[in-house]
Amino acid sequence: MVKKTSGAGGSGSGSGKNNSGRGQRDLRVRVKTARGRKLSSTLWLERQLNDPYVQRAKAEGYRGRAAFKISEIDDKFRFLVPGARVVDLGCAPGGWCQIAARRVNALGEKQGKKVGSILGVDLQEVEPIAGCELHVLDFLEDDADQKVKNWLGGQADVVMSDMAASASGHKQTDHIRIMALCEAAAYFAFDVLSPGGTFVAKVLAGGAEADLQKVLKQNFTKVQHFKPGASRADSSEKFVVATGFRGLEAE
Ligand SMILES: C[S@@+](CC[C@H](N)C(=O)[O-])C[C@H]1O[C@@H](n2cnc3c(N)ncnc32)[C@H](O)[C@@H]1O
Repeated sequence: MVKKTSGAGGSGSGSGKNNSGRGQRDLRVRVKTARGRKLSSTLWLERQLNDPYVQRAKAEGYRGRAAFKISEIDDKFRFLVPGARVVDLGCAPGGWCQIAARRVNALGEKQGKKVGSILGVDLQEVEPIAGCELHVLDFLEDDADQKVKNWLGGQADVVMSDMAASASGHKQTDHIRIMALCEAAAYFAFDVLSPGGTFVAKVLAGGAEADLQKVLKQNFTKVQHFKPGASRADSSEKFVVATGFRGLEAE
């Protein structure tokens, strides 16, 4: 079902030295269509198998390519600092938590600083991750903020969300759903963050983005957008990073 192709004119010798345009080897993995599998699934599988970030995640032991998104975001904005208290909303399968644990706990231990707390919640169960506390929780539940503060033992320094609603296939509907989740995550962050805290969330460019931007600007000193290299270029996904939470007195 899966084969590596050697494109037209490829030598097939395995030397990989043929760089002359016409004869360049095409090493993409091709997936043959199979009875019972939709074309969209075949294309998705082919894209996964050829995605360098998917391959890197596998090689480096991360649970998904999303790990590289948060590491790029943090390389730029520096909020996963040793000792931080971090809440990861919609954390399954756990790539973001793995990066947070590495930066907040492991580095902290090495530097002899206080080890932080990483709390991941998701609708689905998540396999254990060293240095993280994981709970099955719908963050939209009425008392979810209180539960999170109890588990964390207080307020958080960072609330981050890579949440996505299940895709309907209808572009506008998906846009509205993901932005609604993002807005709810922002209000959740207002209840959970300590003053000075950071909110990071996946957004989709387009219509409903302006409302979120407005509410974030009222509650944080700085609101920026960033599209990491690990985010697919053909997706309208990007990340909002709001820093310097003003605290509840801003309301
Ligand atoms: C794209 S995945 C997150 C990937 C994750 N950042 C990682 O690195 O592995 C989105 C997750 O959001 C979760 N999610 C969606 N709605 C949620 C809700 N209301 N409460 C908690 N989790 C939710 C989904 O179950 C899904 O696992």
